[in-house]
Amino acid sequence: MPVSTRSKITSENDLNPHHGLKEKLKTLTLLYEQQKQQSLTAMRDRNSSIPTTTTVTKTFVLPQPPNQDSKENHNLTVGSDRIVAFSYPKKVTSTKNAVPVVARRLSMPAKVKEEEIGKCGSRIMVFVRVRPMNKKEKELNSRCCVRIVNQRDVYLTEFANENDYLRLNRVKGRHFTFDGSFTDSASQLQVYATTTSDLVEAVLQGRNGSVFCYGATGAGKTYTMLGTVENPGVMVLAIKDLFGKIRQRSCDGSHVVHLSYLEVYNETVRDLLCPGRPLVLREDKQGIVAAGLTQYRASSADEVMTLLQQGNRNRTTEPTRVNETSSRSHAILQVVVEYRVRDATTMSIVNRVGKLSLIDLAGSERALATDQRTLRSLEGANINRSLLALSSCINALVEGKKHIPYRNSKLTQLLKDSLGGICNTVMIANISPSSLSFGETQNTVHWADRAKEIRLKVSDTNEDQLPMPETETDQTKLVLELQKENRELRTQLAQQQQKLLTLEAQSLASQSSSTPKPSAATLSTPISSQPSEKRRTRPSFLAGTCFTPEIKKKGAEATVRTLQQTVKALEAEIERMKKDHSLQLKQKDDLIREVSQKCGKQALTNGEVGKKVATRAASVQEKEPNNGELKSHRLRSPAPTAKKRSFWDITTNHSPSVTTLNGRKTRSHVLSEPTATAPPPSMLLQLRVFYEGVEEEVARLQGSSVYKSSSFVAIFYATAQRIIVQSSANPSVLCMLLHSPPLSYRVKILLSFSQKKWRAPFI
Ligand SMILES: Nc1ncnc2c1ncn2[C@@H]1O[C@H](COP(=O)(O)OP(=O)(O)OP(=O)(O)O)[C@@H](O)[C@H]1O
Repeated sequence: MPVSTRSKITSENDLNPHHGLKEKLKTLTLLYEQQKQQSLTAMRDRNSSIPTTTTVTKTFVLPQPPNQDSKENHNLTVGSDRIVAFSYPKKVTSTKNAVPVVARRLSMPAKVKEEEIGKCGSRIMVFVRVRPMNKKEKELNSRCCVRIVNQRDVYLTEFANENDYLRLNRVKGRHFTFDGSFTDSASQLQVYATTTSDLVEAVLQGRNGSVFCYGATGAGKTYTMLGTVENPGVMVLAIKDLFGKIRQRSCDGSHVVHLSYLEVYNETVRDLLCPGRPLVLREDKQGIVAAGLTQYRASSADEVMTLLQQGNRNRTTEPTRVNETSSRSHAILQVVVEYRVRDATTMSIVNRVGKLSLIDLAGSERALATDQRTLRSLEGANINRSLLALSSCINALVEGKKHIPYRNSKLTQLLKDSLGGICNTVMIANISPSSLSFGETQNTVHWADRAKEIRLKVSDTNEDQLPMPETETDQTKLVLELQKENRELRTQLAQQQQKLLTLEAQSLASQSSSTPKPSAATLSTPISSQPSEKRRTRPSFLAGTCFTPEIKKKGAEATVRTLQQTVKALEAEIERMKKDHSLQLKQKDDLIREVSQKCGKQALTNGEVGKKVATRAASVQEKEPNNGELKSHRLRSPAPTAKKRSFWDITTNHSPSVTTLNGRKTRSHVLSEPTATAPPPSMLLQLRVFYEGVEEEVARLQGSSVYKSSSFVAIFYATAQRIIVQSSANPSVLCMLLHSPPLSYRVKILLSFSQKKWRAPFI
C-alpha cells in the first residue's frame, strides 16, 4: 500500500528510574540481553500453542497504559534511545487477556467490536496468513518479523538495519488483532474452514459472499486462493464444498449453479473463460456487472475445476524479481447459486439466489521490488493504482463518508458489492515473515486492520416467493388456461397472416394491373366460387409467406391433396376423351358414308374413304409417342407435311369442320354406332395443336413492345410446356391447376396473355 504507517514512538523518560549515565547503560545492556533471550525463546516457540503463562523480565515491568482500549499502546523508552520491545503479561489466564501490554495496539478491542457490530450490522471479517520463509529469504539470512499468537494476534517486529550501527539494537514492535491469524504451518483446509465455509453455507441460503486475498507480491495470495494440485486453495475447496452441500440437499429442491471468471489487467476487464475483447462494466439492478461476461452452467465440481484450470491458463502471469509466477492481474471467480424449493407451510415456491465471489488480487508492490523499466512497471503502476483506489474506498467507508470513490478503478467498481453492499465479506491478508519484506508486511497489516472497521449493510437473503398451485385440479386448470391462451394467440397469429396475404394479393394485383387482366371467367369458376376467406388463408408458396413450419406443413399437405385430385381427374378425363374421340370418329365415318351414298358413287367412294381413314389412322398411330417421346418432341412443331389443324377441330363441337360437315352442333346428334376399326385421335396431336397456339401467342407477344423481355418469354414457354405435360391440355385440369399454389401464379400469367385464343375450350 502506498501509505506509510510508521509508528509514532512516544517518549516516556519520566518512567525511567535511572538517572546516571552509567546506571542507565548497565540497565539497558541487561534489558537488551534479557530481551534478546526472550525473543529467541519466543521465536523457537512461535508455532507452539498459545502461551497461557508468559514470564517476562522481572526488572522492567511496564506500567499499564492509561486507556486499555486506546489504539496506541505504550512503548518502553529508556533514556534518549528509545527501545521498543515485546513484552507479555505476567499471567495470562484466558485468551482474552492475552493481549500484550507493551506492543503497539492498533486493533479495535474485542468487546467494543462486538457491541458495535451489534449496533451497525456486520463488518468485514479480516484474517492474516503468514507464508513460510522462502529459499531466497533464507539464503539472505533474513529474520522472521512476524509472530502469530493466540490464532488472532499478530506481532510485527522491525529490526534495525545491520549497517546502522547506532540503531543496531533497535527493535520496534507492533501488535494487531484480527478475526483469525494463520501461521506458516496452517493448512489450506484450516484456512478454508475458518474463513470461507460459513460463506458457502450463507450463499446456499441466498446471501452474497465475497472472499478476497490482499497482500504484497509473493506473499501467498494465489497460493491461498488457488493453491496447488496437492494443496488446493479456497476457490477449489469452496466449489467442492458447495457441490457437496448441494448434493446433500438435492432432495428438497433444485439448484442451478452458474460460473464466471474474469480478470482486471491494466485497467481492462477480460473474460477468462472465453477470452476475447475487453468487457465493459455497467451498473444495473444487480449491481456492477461486466457486459457480455460468459456465464457457464456447471453441474459438478469437476466441471468447475476444468473451467477454473482453463481460466487460469488464460490469466496474465509473469515472472518478476520477487515471484516466479507473479499474477499481474486481479482475478474474480463468481459462482451464482439459484435454489428453488417448495415451502410446504406457505404453499409457495421459494426462489433463492446467492452469489459467491472469490477474488485473488494482484500483489501490491514497489517498482524496485519487481522491475523498473519494462512492461512490468506499467503493470505495477496499474496494480498500485487500483490498490490505491481500494485503499481510498476503505478509508471512505471507515470514515462513513457519503461518497465512496468506487469509480476510480475497475477493481473497486467490481468490489463495490463486497465492500459496501449487502454481502458477507472476508479479507485474507497475506504476509511474508521475512524482515526483508517488513515494509510491505506492515502496510498489508495496516490496511487489513483498517478494513476491519468497514461496516457492511445487513445481509438479507435474496429470496422470492412464488405462488404454488395447490392441488392437482388447480394444476389442470392452469394447464387448460395456458392452452386456451395458446389457442387465442394462434388465432391472432393466423389472422395477422391472413391480413398479410391479403396485402400481398393486393400488391400482386396492382403489379399485374399494367398487364392485360384475365376475365373473371378465365380465372375460372372454382376460384370465384370459393369463399374469399378461404382463399386468403391459403399460404402462398411462391410469395414465400409460409414462414411458420405449421403453415408450411399445412400448405404441403394441401398441395399433395390437390395433386392427388389432379391425377384422379386426369385419369377420368383421359377415359372420357377416349370415348369422345371414338364417338367422333364414328360420327365422321357415318357422315362420309352418308355423303357418298348421296352422290351415288358408293362403291368407289367407300373404298377411297376407307383408304383415307385408314391412312390417317395409320399416320396418327405412327406419330403417337410414349411419354418419353412426348417430352423429347414437345418443342418441335408438327410435321410440315401434315395438315395444320386447330385445337377446335378435335376437342370440341366448335370445330368448324364439324359444323360445315354436319350442320349440327352437339354430340347428342352423333350416331351411337361404334366403329371397332376406327382408332381414337392422337393425344400428341392435341398437345401439338395446343402448343402451336401457345407458340403463336408467344410470337405475337414478342412483336409487342411491352413483352419483349426474354425472361417473360422463357417463363411463358416453360409454363405452357408444364401445363401441356401435366394437364394434357385438358381445360378442367387446367382449372384445377389454377388452385395449385406453386403453379397458380404462372398459369394466371399464361392465361392472362392467352385468354382470347383459349378462353372457349378452357371454360
Ligand atoms: N502458505 C504457504 N505454504 C507454502 N508455500 C506458500 C504459501 N504461501 C505461498 N507459498 C509459495 O510462495 C510463492 C509465492 O506465492 P504466490 O504466488 O501465491 O504469491 P502471490 O501473493 O500470489 O504473488 P503475486 O501477487 O506476485 O501473484 C509460491 O511459490 C507459493 O507456492
